[in-house]
Amino acid sequence: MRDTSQPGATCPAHAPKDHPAIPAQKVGILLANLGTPDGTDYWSMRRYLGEFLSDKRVIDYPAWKWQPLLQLIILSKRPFTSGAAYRTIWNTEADESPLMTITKAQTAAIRETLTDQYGDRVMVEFCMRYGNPSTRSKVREMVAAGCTKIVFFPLYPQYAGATSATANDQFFRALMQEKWQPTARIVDPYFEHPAYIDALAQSVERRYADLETRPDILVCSYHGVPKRYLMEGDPYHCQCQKTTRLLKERLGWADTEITTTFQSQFGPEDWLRPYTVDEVARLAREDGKKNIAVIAPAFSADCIETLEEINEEIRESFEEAGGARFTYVPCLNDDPAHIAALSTVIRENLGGWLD
Ligand SMILES: C=CC1=C(C)c2cc3[nH]c(cc4nc(cc5[nH]c(cc1n2)c(C)c5CCC(=O)O)C(CCC(=O)O)=C4C)c(C)c3C=C
Ligand SMILES: [Fe+2]
Ligand SMILES: [Fe+2]
Repeated sequence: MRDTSQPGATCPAHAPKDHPAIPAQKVGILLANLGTPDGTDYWSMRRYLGEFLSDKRVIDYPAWKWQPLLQLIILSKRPFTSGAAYRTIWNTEADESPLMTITKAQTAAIRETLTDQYGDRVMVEFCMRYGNPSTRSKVREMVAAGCTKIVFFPLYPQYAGATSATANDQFFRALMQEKWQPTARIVDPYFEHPAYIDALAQSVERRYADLETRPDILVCSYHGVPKRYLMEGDPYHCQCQKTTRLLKERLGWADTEITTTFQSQFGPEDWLRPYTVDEVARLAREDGKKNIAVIAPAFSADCIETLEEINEEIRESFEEAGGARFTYVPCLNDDPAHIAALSTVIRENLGGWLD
């Protein structure tokens, strides 16, 4: 009997001329990040923010209440203010946002690492939850290229409904469109993975080694979510606290040398506290911490929230409160230790698939 599982083989039940050749079977590694606008103009920003802020996993108000407010008020103003903020950090050479540039670099580096080990049996791509390239288009591309198995990897170290879960939802929706659905695995949050903690610690040590005077405290600023989400069971807050503790332990520091804060609150609800923007001012004014460093462990890549919010707005709040030295520790981006950590997490999720 002919073995039809071989690449290029045809099934004996069909005349060979009618039968498409079976492509080589591959494992797809699909990295996922949040998404970013295609441009900084009003309509690009409106499209991006409209899709993002209409997601029930991000803002869970009933549509009849939220959509009129979103469409008529928020989306008539925010595309201008956010567009202006994006213009201050835009990668003008490539005409794309830093999040896009960095995600491309991370994907290329992980692809190189994994193809060195597995050859063309793996296919590594990235997709975005909002905007381009869409999750659907990348799942389609992987299936068409012969991926019968996919490892889906949301690039958020800490799980949040507003990020990891909605990325997974979109992946499941994409799978639902496939006639011959690949087998799928979802990578767990990696907030406590030793390789991730080690990459964070190395980045702090490297940054500190460049400084004339050691900062009084390292502020770990995580993206916030409404406090209600925590009360309803979202593990994000606890995972952030644990990342900070493990980082502190890995660095061998005292409790007083590191702290956890939350940034980017949006709308009228109470969000996770303390708010970074207030806490850095309080540290300068009340605790006499005039020399601080800030790191953003929830972001796998620098983006508007780090380059503009932390390095511009939050820095300004600290300096206005009397702070003297503000050091931003960049995200892990395509740092080799980060690429090695992410590749390790992927390998752990390939168990049995490429043996
Ligand atoms: C309105 C509610 C929001 C929640 C909840 C939220 C959670 C959340 N977001 C990230 C990571 C990123 N957010 C980014 C941008 C961004 N986030 C919100 C709102 C919420 N985020 C808005 C409106 C925006 C757009 C920018 C702006 O208008 O202020 C980005 C950056 C994208 C980029 O292009 O650079 C990231 C990354 C996490 C990790 C998180 C919860 C854990
Ligand atoms: Fe956000
Ligand atoms: Fe907690």
